[in-house]
Amino acid sequence: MFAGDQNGLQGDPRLKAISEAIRVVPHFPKPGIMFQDITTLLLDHKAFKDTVDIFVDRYRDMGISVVAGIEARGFMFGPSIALAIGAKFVPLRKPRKLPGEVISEAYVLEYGTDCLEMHVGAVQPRERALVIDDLVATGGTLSAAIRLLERAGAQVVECACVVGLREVKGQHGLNGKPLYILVEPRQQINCSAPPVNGVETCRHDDLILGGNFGSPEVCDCDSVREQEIVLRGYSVVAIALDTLRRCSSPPPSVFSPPLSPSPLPSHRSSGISVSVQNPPVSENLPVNGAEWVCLFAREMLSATIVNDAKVRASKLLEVSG
Ligand SMILES: O=P(O)(O)OC[C@H]1O[C@H](OP(=O)(O)OP(=O)(O)O)[C@H](O)[C@@H]1O
Ligand SMILES: Nc1ncnc2[nH]cnc12
Repeated sequence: MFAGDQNGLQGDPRLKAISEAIRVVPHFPKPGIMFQDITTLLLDHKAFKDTVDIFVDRYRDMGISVVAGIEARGFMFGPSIALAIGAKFVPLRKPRKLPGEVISEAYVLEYGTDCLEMHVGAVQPRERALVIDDLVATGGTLSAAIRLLERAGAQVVECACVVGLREVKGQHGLNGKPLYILVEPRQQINCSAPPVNGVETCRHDDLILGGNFGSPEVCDCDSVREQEIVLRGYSVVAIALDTLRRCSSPPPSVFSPPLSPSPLPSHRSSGISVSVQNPPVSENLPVNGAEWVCLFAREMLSATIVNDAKVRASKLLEVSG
């Protein structure tokens, strides 16, 4: 539910000011993401205070004794709200940050998984809890927070975020818990080109599948297609890097010795250049899907030229059967 759709807050100028205080950074941390940077909201004393006040006004009489903030950006709003409504603040942290005994909940991100942890004993059974974060995109993080609190026996009254999409994809996955959002994510650039046959010419859909708030922001309609291709290229590299980072132990290359970066003899097939020299394949082939993904990411990042990448990809397809 949006604060602006609610009784007293319809047309409230504070919401517009809060929205405008949030900086939008295109293609951060990866191509296609319109990053909603709340650090600029924190620099604006009035907008920051208004943000906290709106939450405090909503939650002060709801019998909430726990405000659970999600690392890291939920920590920037949660403690102030907790102090003002007379609740305790419980940090929900990323793995291996809390020193005491913890319970953990894994959740799915765009590419890979992450985990939230909470100290055992921080919350008592039947306590009424509010979950606070800066932003909801897929809802995966909030869902993990809800599961943690419910495992400890708490009753999650609501989740609250400063920024969120009107149609939060993950809302149905929030275990039926209500979600309260102050403002929608902003797109940075407005498109002035006229529609053609009723179709918006400047809009191009999320460049990365699930790329949160990733469209539309490109207005040079003639080059949209070209930019999209380039961005998809960047995306593949970003995904590979991200995947590799998450691999607990990167698998060894299946190519032994490593492929040479020099142009390889090739024959043409369907327009793709493929090596006719089959490098020896290591015995250590992946044993499951996750290992194959890690291996693919590793090979793509090891490639020095496009031909090298194509050879590695075709070899992987061959050895994977
Ligand atoms: O709705 P979701 O798709 O789960 O995404 C929302 C989460 O993503 C961001 O955190 P991030 O994981 O980037 O961590 P950070 O706050 O430590 O930067 C944001 O602060 C939310 O916690
Ligand atoms: N677009 C976005 N901006 C800031 N944080 C995010 N977390 C997930 N998507 C985000």
